[in-house]
Amino acid sequence: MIMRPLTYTPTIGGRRLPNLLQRHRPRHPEVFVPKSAATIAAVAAAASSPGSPTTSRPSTSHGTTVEDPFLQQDTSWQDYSEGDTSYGQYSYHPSEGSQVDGISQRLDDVRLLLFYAVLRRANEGPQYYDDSYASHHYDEAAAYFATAPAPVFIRQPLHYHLYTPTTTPDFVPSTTNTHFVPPSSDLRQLLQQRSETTRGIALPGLNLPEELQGYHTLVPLEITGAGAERRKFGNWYTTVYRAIKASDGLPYILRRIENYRLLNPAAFASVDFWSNLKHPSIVGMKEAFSTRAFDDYSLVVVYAYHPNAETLHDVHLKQTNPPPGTSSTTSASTFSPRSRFHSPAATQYNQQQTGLLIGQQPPIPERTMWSYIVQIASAIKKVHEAGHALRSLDANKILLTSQNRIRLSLCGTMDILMHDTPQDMHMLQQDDLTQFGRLIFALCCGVPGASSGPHFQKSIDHLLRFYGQEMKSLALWLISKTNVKSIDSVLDSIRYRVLQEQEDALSGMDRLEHELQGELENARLVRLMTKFGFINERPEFAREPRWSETGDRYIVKLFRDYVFHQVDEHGNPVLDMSHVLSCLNKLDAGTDERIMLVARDEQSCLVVSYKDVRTCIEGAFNDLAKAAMNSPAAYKHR
Ligand SMILES: Nc1ncnc2c1ncn2[C@@H]1O[C@H](COP(=O)(O)OP(=O)(O)OP(=O)(O)O)[C@@H](O)[C@H]1O
Repeated sequence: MIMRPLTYTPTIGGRRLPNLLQRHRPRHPEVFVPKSAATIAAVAAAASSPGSPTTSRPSTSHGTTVEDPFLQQDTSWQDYSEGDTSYGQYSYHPSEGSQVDGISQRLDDVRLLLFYAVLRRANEGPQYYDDSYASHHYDEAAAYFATAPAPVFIRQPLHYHLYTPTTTPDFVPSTTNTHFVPPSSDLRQLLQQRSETTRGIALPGLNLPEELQGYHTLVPLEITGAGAERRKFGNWYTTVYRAIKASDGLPYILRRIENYRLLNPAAFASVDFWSNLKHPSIVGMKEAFSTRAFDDYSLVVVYAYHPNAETLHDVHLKQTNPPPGTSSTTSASTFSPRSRFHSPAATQYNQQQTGLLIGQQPPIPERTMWSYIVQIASAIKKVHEAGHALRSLDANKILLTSQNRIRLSLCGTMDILMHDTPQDMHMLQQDDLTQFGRLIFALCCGVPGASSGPHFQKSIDHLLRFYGQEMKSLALWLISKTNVKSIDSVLDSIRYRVLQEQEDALSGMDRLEHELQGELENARLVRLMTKFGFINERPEFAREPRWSETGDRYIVKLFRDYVFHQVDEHGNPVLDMSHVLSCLNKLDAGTDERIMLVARDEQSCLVVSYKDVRTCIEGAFNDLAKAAMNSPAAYKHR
C-alpha cells in the first residue's frame, strides 16, 4: 500500500492533476531562505536531463550541503529524473497485472506532481526568482515531462531481510506445540496473562498489613476466611501472598505460617543453604522472618514468584475443576486461568472419578509423567547431594509454572519449622524417595492416596495398563520400605527418559531464543522513536524555526509527518500501524528506497531515501548530544 501524504487537485490545460497526496494546512508557516540563482540553475539543469548522474545534485547535509528546504526540494526533482535502475530486483514488469497497473498509475502520478511542482515554482518565480527564470523553467519542465522515461519508483516491500536474520522457521517451527514451549501465539498470550496477573491487586477490606519487613501491596493467592477449605501443613495452617519488595520493586511470594512463635533464631540456620540453592525445578527461597504484622506470631518464608502457577494437585488431582474464575479468592485477579495446562484427558478422567480407579485413559500423558519424574528426580539429586532433604514432596507443593515445567515450592520451610527436632538425614532422604513413589502413584492414577488402602492393587493394574512396566517398577521400588534407595539408582534406571528430557529442553531453548530474536526489533524501534522524540518539537527552539525548519531537522520533521501524520483524501487521519512499522524498519535498516516528503504548506516536496533520513536523524541527534555534553547528567546513553 502506498501512502500519500498530500493531495493536489488543480488542473493544467483542462487535465486534472492527480489526488496524489493530502495534507492538512500547516500550523506554522515554514521559513524559506531564498537560494541563489546559480544553484537554481544547477538544479534546473539537473532536472532537465533525466539521465544525469546523482553527483549533479546539490549537496545536502546528509553527505552534501543544503541550507534550506527549497534547495532540498529541488534535489528531489532530480532524484526522480534519474530513472534509477538500481532497484533491479523490484523493477516494474508490465506482465505483472493489476498490481503493476497500480504502480504504473502511481508513477504517472509522481511525474505529474513533479511537473506541477516545477510549474508552480516557475509561477511563484517573482517571489523568489525573476520572470525569465520562471518561463525558462516552465519550458524545461514541460520538455522534461514530455520526454522523460517513466522513473522506476517501486515501493520496496517489507521483508524479513529488514529484520535481524534468524534461523529458518523450518528448523525452529514456531507454530507447533513443543513439549516445553507452546506455539508462538499461545506463548505470547501466556506471557501477557502472567504480566496481567502480576499487576493484579487485592480487593479492599481484607485487613492485610500495609507493610511488613520491606514488603508491601500484599495479595492473597488462595481462598482465606470462613468456609474456605484449608489443609494443614504439618501442624500449621499456611497462607500464600504475593507482595512487592520495596527495595527492588519485584513481586515475591510470602508464605505465612500462622501462629508459629519462633523462639530461637537458630531456626534460620538452614535459610542460608536454601537461599543459595539454585535449581530449575526448585522455587528459590529468598529469606525468612518472623512478624506480628498479622496480629499473631507468624513465620514468613519468602520465595520466588511464578505468576499463574498452579499446584499439581489443582491441575491433575482435583475431582472436579471449577470453571475459571469461579474458584475466586479474596482477589479475583490473582487466580490463574487454570485451563491452560489442563489435559482434557485429565479433566475427563477426574470427572469420571468417584474415588475408584475406573478411568478409561491416563489422567496425565505418559511423556508428561516422565517429564515430571525427571524434573523431580533432578531436584532431589541436587538437594541430596548437598547433604539435605526435601522433607515434603506432595502434589500440593509442586507448582506447574509453564508448559510441562514443574517446581518444588516449599523447600526449606520444613527445616525452619522442625529445627528443634533432630532427624537423621539418611532417613529423611529415604523418606523423600518414598514420597516420590507415592506421588507417582497419585499422579498416574489421578487419586491422592492411590499407593495405599484397598485400591492399591487396582492402582498397580492402572499403572501397568496406561504407563507400562517401567513406570510400575519404578513406583513400586520407590514406595517399598525394604530397599535402601538412592536417587542415583533412580536416575540410572531412567536414563533414557533423562535423555529425552534433555532433548526437549534444548529444543525448547532454541525455540525461546528464536522468539527472543524477534523481539530484538522492539528495542530498535523504541530507540528510533526516542530519537524522534528528542529531535522533534523541542520547546527551546520553538521561537527559532530555523532549527527545526532547516537542514537535517527539517527532513526529520517531514519524515515524522510522513510516518505518523498521514491523512486520507477526506483529511481523516490514517492510523496504519503496519505503515509506521514498515517505515521505521526501513529507516533503521537505512534502505535505498526513496520516498517523497511534502511540506505542510503543500508548497514543496523532496525525495529522499531512508538512508538519507537516517543520516539526518543521526546528524540532528548528534547536534543535540553535543549540546547535552554541557550537562553530563542529562546525557546518558545513545
Ligand atoms: N512460588 C509461587 N509462585 C506463584 N504462585 C504460587 C507460588 N507458591 C504458591 N503459589 C500459589 O499459591 C496457591 C496456594 O499455595 P499452597 O502451597 O498453599 O497450595 P494449596 O493448594 O493451597 O495447598 P494447601 O491446600 O496444602 O495449602 C497455589 O495454588 C499457587 O497458585
